[in-house]
Amino acid sequence: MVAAPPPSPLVGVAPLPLDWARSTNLPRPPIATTAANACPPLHQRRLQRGCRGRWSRVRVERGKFKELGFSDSRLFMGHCYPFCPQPDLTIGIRSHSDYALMAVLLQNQVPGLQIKHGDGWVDVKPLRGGLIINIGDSLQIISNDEYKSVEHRVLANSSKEPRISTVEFFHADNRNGSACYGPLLELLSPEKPAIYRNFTMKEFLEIFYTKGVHSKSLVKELKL
Ligand SMILES: O=C(O)CCC(=O)C(=O)O
Ligand SMILES: [Fe+2]
Repeated sequence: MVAAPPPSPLVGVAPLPLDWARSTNLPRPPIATTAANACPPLHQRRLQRGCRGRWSRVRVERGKFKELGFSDSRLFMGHCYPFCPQPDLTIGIRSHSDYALMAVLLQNQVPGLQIKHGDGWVDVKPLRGGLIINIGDSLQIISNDEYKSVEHRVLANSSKEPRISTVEFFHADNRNGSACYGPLLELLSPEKPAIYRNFTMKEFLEIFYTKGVHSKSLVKELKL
């Protein structure tokens, strides 16, 4: 039996199934210092190009995601995975997909992040200054499955050095509003009917907080 890591005053805002990790929401830094902007200008341009290309694949007009409010609200989280003496008996963060539209992740040199591929897990090897862009459940739903949110997890850290990561989530701001989200109408056709029902952000977050975060629970819940 492995004892839990020592208690910490840091409390995460989301019901992430935290195991051998300490997580907190961090004060949102000015846009110029966030992960996406902290990388060298060349990488920033590549990131912008990459994102533009990706959005254009779902054939929605430019600025659509901004109009929907999906870039207004950002949540900035920090995770620390302390050394775990018996990493095979526990996990850093259990398998989940992010509820946001997209998440930008920056990790230090200590490995542990894995993404699900088929029935297996693939290591995401740390690359100095590299940013990991995760597609979240919101994008899977509004793109009507053109994009699939990625299931990922973090192994318990067997290295003496702590594993540190920061994640910036881009999601809709309309937490209490009645604005309805769902598969974008311009992506639907008789051949491609909606796979998901419409939802308000309030409802989305209620599901998130009651079901918890594990293995694409939000996507499953909103499927027609
Ligand atoms: O620490 C990591 O690399 C992943 C964190 C994560 O998956 C999350 O905050 O949703
Ligand atoms: Fe995540």
